[in-house]
Amino acid sequence: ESFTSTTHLTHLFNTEVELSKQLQSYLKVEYERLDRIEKFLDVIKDEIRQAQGKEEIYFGNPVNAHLFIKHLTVDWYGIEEIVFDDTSKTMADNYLFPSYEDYTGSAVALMRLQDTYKLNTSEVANGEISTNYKSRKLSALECYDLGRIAYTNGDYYHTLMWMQEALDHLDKEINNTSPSRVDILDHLAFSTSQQGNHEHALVLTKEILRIAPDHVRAGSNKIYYEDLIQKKILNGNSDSSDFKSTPTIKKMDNINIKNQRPRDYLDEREKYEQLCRQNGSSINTKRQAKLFCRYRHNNHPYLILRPAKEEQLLDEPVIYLYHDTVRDNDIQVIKDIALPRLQRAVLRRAVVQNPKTAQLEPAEYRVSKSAWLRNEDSPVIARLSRLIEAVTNLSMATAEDLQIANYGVGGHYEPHFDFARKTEKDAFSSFGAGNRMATWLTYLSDVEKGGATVFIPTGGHVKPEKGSAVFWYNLYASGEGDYNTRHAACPVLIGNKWVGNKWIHERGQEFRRRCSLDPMA
Ligand SMILES: O=C(O)CCC(=O)C(=O)O
Ligand SMILES: [Fe+2]
Repeated sequence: ESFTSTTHLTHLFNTEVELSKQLQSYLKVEYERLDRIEKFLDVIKDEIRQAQGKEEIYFGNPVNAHLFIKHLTVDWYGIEEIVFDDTSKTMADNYLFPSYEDYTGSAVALMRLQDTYKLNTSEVANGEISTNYKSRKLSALECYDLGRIAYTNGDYYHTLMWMQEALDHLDKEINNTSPSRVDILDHLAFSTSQQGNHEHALVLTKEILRIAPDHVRAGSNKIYYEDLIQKKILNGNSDSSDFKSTPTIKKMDNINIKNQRPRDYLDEREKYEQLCRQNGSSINTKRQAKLFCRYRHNNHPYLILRPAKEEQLLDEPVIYLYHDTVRDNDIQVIKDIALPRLQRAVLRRAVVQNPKTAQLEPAEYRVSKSAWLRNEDSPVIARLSRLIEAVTNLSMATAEDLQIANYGVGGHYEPHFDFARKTEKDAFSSFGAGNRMATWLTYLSDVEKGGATVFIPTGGHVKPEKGSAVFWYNLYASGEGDYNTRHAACPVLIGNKWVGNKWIHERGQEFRRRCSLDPMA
């Protein structure tokens, strides 16, 4: 028998040694694979534990909303690839997952909130933006990933903020999933040089070379930055003027670091965001003195026993706030009808021209989901129409259906008019009832932070209050549009915002609101 030959057994023994090595490395890879799955499972189990039963509060924090979407997209893509059995296929076939665009979109929304409400990156990253709607502290990798999204979008302003934050977190954590210091520094150096900080870029590049002396790109960048700095000294300091006038200055190694937000397509951005940050309208005492409250019944049977609580909020344009117009129970009925329709709705995206570059770029000028509700859908909706008619004295016969809009975190609607301009001839032709004469906007939720309705030209600021409604005329009695009605829905910082819009058209109002020949009356 050949197997009894000692020589042969010795030879076979080598096979066993090799087998042991192979199995060992197979096991190692397998353990690593299982370890990754287990770590991911721990993260999402923790998320479930935190959110379950209080989803509204949990997802009302933009950081939680972003991390959640991240788990179901990029993090899950990584796991999906290493789950061998049918689990991943079954999941993909039977469940709805968010898309990669949802992931980057939620990051962009987070950065928009940072800008609008002037939040420090560290406040956001350390879970300090709300005490009621808590979020945890982000890891260095999570900060780095946010920086990467900004970087990929060519947004060096936010790249700088988030890569700096990643670096700060890296110093405080010992973790085998941390990003490498060199990678962070590399992104930081590039983006800070793009913002015109060549001295800062040089300091960071030298730091890369200290850690990794053979880093090729850093080696050539060092020469490049030194050269730029030398030229700048020779030519006298000249600053790039592509930025807004108020710079963000940070000090580092005695270098002033500029990180200025680039201008975008919206000229009124600064005024708009300023109004969003305010607590109330910016009107002086003289204007304030003209405003008053009253009970309004218009001798209308609907209002005799329960007059509307009317508060004039603004003089120009005249805006009224009506308190307690819809009960909580009725609001729930409205939301229940709207919800399935909202789930099918898609987020709108628009393309606008950047005045600086003349380039068309995507602008998420309106981030909300909306659905239409007809009077026939529920007695609650029909009752709301009757209330509006009684309070405003306007005919609801030609009004549009009730539009329900739901804004999640970061959801907003940038400055716009509700009426159609002369150049938009066909805007509301399908209604056959003329232009949008007036707007009745009902708030169907409170909002913890942000989400105000602001009137940009004259400084109006309305804080959403569940059940209250605002009303204003978009057109003068002459039919001319009132440009002072330009308004916006500020981004929701914390919470969830629901509104119901009722647009009242010109036709049918001939005897209720008389025309005038004076274009401004
Ligand atoms: O949601 C808001 O506060 C304003 C909404 C609005 O202006 C609109 O839908 O036209
Ligand atoms: Fe509007």
